[in-house]
Amino acid sequence: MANKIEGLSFEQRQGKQRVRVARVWRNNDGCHSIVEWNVGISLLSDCVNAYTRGDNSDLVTTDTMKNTVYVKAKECKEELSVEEFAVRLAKHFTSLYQQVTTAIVKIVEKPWERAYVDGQPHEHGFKLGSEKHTTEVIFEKSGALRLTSGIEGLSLLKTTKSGFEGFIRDKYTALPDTRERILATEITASWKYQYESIFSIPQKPLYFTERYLNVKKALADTFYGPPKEGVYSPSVQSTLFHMAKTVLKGFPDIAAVQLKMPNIHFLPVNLSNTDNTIVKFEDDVYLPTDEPHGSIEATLSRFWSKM
Ligand SMILES: O=c1[nH]c(=O)c2[nH]c(=O)[nH]c2[nH]1
Repeated sequence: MANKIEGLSFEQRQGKQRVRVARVWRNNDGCHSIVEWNVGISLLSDCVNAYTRGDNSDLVTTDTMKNTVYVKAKECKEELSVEEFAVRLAKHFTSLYQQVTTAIVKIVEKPWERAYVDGQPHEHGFKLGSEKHTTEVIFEKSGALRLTSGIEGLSLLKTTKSGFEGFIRDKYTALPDTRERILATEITASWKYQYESIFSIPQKPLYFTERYLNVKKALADTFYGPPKEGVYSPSVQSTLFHMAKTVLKGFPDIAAVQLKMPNIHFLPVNLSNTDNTIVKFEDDVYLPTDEPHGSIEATLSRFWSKM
């Protein structure tokens, strides 16, 4: 929202970032659950006088925003998805404060997973997993909603059924064609739900948590292919496209999906001195590198939707 001030255009927002909160639910059966969230809040509001006149009377303090995270976490009497919590927060800011026109809430969930002891789920023991569940909610006073979920740091690798050949070859090209290499990536994914108002959001408890787990599974299953024979990948680009298509085909309430898939190279190791070969590469010894890495990103959307 731009304001016109003294013939100039002015845009502003304020919020609180990196508000960390953990919430434990102690169920009657003795089983506990926990979530740990890192919350970022950004409010668009009519408070230009704070900038231009030193008049703070329209400001929601960022300290209040931080406190609100703890109040709302306290109010959640039942376990809920990170998306649902973000929606509740965003709704709170736009409905309580006349000045606030839009709330943008981003949350990263730390992957605490239930521990298993002797094959049994532990009632109150947890272990940190790897990839993180993320969400972004943009909620307007009018009721308009944009809901995005995602995954950060999903590291996948396969030791075969990957190649890269037939690319542009010129005097700068050193890369040989191959039909046998390791394919490794650390995926950042985000997907936009089609829900455009809070009234259209499914009310089923933990709906978005289940969706997150299913999207993650669909991405990984498509990357690997079936357990015995796998599936051949002619490029990261092709695998990325298949993964994105699987998400849109499998989940009708997802309108668009963005995938960032760095190509993390595993270089063949060949070592020799002037007399001898020390190590001859036979698809067995690799040098893993993350610097430099290929960067391959794409967004696939249904026709009517944007990310
Ligand atoms: O799957 C790949 N895509 C590329 O665009 C690329 N570029 C490169 O050097 N190796 C690869 N691999």
